[in-house]
Amino acid sequence: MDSTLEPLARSLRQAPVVDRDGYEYFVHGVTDGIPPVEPAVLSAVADGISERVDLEAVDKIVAPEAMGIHHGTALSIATDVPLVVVRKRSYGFPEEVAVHQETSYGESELYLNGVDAGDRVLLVDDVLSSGGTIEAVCDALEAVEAELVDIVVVLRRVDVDHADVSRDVTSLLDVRVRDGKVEILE
Ligand SMILES: O=P(O)(O)OC[C@H]1O[C@H](OP(=O)(O)OP(=O)(O)O)[C@H](O)[C@@H]1O
Ligand SMILES: Nc1ncnc2[nH]cnc12
Repeated sequence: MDSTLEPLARSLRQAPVVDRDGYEYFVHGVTDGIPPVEPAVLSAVADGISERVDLEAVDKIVAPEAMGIHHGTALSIATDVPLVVVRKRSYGFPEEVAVHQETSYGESELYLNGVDAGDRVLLVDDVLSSGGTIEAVCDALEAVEAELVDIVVVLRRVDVDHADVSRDVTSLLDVRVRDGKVEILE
């Protein structure tokens, strides 16, 4: 593992795991905003993403509400690339694209505004679980004819089936829940 990600890995191993209708959901600053996330961890995430993507080839960072926002923000500040947030609220703009998001434990509508045809986009999120969120946002980006350069998540859950994810997704860490604890795959 990249040594700059060690503090993230350490804190993940201590994350509480709660039951969400049968889904083992870990609670961590990266994925939930609580417990408090250390600035050094946010910086390490932004650096880790920057190292894996050619940001020169990116016009806009796109991050879904809510837990993609702090990672997209840290990355935007570090790279000077503008940030677009995919919202769970409609603005009614004529160019708005609505897609349906289904996660491992819930569903919602997502609304994309602010991405234009030909924009080169980096999609960033906190965690890949079922992949429903990534798929929905990719569909929206396709609808506006954006160019998807890369998809990066901080954490990929390897203990949840995301066989339906049709795109390559890069993760900083691969994780699973075992015996009520988060394990990091090396
Ligand atoms: O791979 P999936 O099964 O789609 O799960 C991953 C998504 O689930 C969470 O979002 P959620 O919409 O639950 O809420 P939040 O970000 O608003 O907390 C998380 O932030 C990811 O976006
Ligand atoms: N906070 C979280 N913990 C575990 N799995 C998740 N999937 C989406 N959000 C998650």
